[in-house]
Amino acid sequence: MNILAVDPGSTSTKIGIYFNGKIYKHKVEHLDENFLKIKTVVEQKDIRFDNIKQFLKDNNFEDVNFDAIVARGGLIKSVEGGVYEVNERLIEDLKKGVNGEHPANLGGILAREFAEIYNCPAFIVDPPIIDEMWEIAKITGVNSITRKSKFHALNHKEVARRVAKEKLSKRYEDSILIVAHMGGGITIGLHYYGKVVDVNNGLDGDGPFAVERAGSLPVDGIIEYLKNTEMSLDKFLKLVVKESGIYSHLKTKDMIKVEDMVTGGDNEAEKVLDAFVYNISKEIGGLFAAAKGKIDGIVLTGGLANSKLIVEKIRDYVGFMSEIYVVPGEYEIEALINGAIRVLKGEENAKIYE
Ligand SMILES: Nc1ncnc2c1ncn2[C@@H]1O[C@H](COP(=O)(O)OP(=O)(O)OP(=O)(O)O)[C@@H](O)[C@H]1O
Ligand SMILES: CCCC(=O)O
Repeated sequence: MNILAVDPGSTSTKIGIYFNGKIYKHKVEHLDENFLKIKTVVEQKDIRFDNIKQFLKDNNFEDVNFDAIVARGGLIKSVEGGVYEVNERLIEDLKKGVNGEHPANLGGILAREFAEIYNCPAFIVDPPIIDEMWEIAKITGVNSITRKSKFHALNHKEVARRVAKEKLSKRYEDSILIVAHMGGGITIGLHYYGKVVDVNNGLDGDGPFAVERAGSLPVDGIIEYLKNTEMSLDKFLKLVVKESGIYSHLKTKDMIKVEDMVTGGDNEAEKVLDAFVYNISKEIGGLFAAAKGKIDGIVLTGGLANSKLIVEKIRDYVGFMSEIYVVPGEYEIEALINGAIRVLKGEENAKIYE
């Protein structure tokens, strides 16, 4: 069984090949000025397509008979978790970005193009828009405004499954875990017997502030800011997603640099980092209450889980609640490949996106 996995992120395209029972992984960084100048995600497609083709060619995978192409899904309509076949309707919604713009919207589109070349099916797995939230968690104080489920679903689910199996010797479906994915964005969710029943929307101003995201903001502050700057709503939304958080205070998105600033005695950096950790811990605490204090563990994952300083500061706040499992980085490529294998082996049916 041979599988090509494609995982487009904001600053990179991750590629995975499952061949002869082994996984080969590669990351193409998109940090050059010209790439960053490209205005829309859809306009990045050809560059990312060429990068994947080049990788296949350079590593002698070009002539492999792929059985499936699998990709990270994007901001389509809300769906339940699982593996979805890439169909016309899915492609249309990814192109339109019906629930917002995100690099993951290119996943299904690229998968379909490679599936045409290799004459095999294309799938997406656990898109960031999967919605398993409790009704109660969606209700806000304004009748027509509801909370939405937009999060790092792919990594959340894979890491939670691994912790349940390897550390708790339980099935994911029998466990209660709080998972904090801490990367460029931060999403913290309560995994309750196999469903993510409450989670902050990592994109649109909800939850703790992140490396580049604003998180929840006070409404009066937003109104005053918009009045003072006369900024358009579109521009404001971009600011909230790409140019806020740690970046807004310290002008870097590199947390290794922030740590260096803190250890070098920069008081401002230390204050901001402490606020960062405080907000993450408060979000975990909120979900601990939502689970009525009965959890099997807290899982810290994403790039920032590599940081001993951040992990220890979070532990100081929430360590009393339960065991903390640290799973640095992400398992998105593995999650994609495992999803495709389950379908190809007939262990799971691919769902149809409608
Ligand atoms: N050892 C480390 N110590 C501190 N910070 C680290 C370390 N390794 C990575 N980081 C930080 O992690 C962040 C990137 O995390 P990650 O790679 O998970 O983000 P991403 O994939 O771009 O975004 P997302 O996870 O939201 O999709 C950067 O700020 C990076 O500096
Ligand atoms: C909505 C997908 C996760 C994120 O980037 O915050």
